[in-house]
Amino acid sequence: MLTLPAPAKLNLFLSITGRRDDGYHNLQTLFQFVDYGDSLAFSPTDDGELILTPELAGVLPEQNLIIKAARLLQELQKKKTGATQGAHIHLTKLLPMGGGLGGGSSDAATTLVALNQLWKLGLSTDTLAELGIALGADVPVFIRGHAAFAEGVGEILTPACPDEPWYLILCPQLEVATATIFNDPELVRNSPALTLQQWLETPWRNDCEALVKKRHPEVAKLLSWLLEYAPSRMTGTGACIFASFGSQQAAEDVLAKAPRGVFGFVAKGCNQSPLFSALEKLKPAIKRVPSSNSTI
Ligand SMILES: C[C@](O)(CO)[C@H](O)COP(=O)(O)OP(=O)(O)OC[C@H]1O[C@@H](n2ccc(N)nc2=O)[C@H](O)[C@@H]1O
Ligand SMILES: Nc1ncnc2c1ncn2[C@@H]1O[C@H](COP(=O)(O)OP(=O)(O)OP(=O)(O)O)[C@@H](O)[C@H]1O
Repeated sequence: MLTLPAPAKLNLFLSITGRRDDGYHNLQTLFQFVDYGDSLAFSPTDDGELILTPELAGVLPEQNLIIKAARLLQELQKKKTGATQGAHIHLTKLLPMGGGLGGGSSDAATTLVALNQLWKLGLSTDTLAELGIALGADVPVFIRGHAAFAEGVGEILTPACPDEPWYLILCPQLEVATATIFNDPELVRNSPALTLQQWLETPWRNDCEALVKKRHPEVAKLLSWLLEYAPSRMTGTGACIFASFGSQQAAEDVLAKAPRGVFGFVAKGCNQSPLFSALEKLKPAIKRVPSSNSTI
């Protein structure tokens, strides 16, 4: 059995620079991982069956990004060898869904990386990232495993090394559907594209934040509360918000005062994904197939 983390990501800034003909949006964002997230345990089988436990409330197994990721690999394997392997996958879900923390994408990425190893498929990181983009715009960064400045729909990645502070992440009790925010007529979608250097000299913001606050007053209220303690922003299309602190204790102190009923956690920013830190600890048992470039 192989147990691996599927960490959360934060969008340290998020700017929407245009809408493409296929309806997707071009954006610029700085992705960083945190050392908190879901965990997946994989046991390979020879019978071709994929079994995921427990089921996620409200998500049919065939719609679960974990099963979708595994099926993509099975299709490739079938084409290559005519055979398919299976797996029992146990998911420990800690990340709220629809929170902007990328939990579904991270689960999918961990599945691609883990089953590539366990089924001995030998696919490169580039190939896994290409497969991943079909599952979600956020999957490639989780496959590559390094903090990155992202452009395009999120797949053109330039590795970056932002500070790695302690974060307090607060999650209002609501799910924000990413597609609903991107389809909202009031979304700001004409921000100028900047270079990473320009971003480093510009105050960071999230272009979805004003709209999400307007549509979901609970997010506006919690953000006003957190802003009393530290500069704070929303991640992705929400609903979660975050603030950075110089120490774990400082972040814990604010969490202890959080309004009742709000789920929150303190986590360390990581420029290397905890998924790859875990894989490195398993070396030499497991080796990562090197990538040739950083696009997708
Ligand atoms: C907003 C971010 O969280 C920033 O990291 C991501 O770009 C969202 O990535 P994701 O959740 O993996 O999103 P996907 O599952 O690919 O897309 C969900 C829906 O969001 C919209 N979408 C998503 C990404 C993007 N660059 N433009 C879009 O317009 C599309 O309507 C799409 O149908
Ligand atoms: N393994 C999974 N974990 C979470 N959600 C999943 C999973 N598989 C499918 N989904 C579907 O994906 C939707 C978005 O889930 P997710 O937790 O990734 O949202 P998010 O954190 O807002 O993502 P992002 O920041 O990438 O927009 C869920 O509402 C759910 O219907």
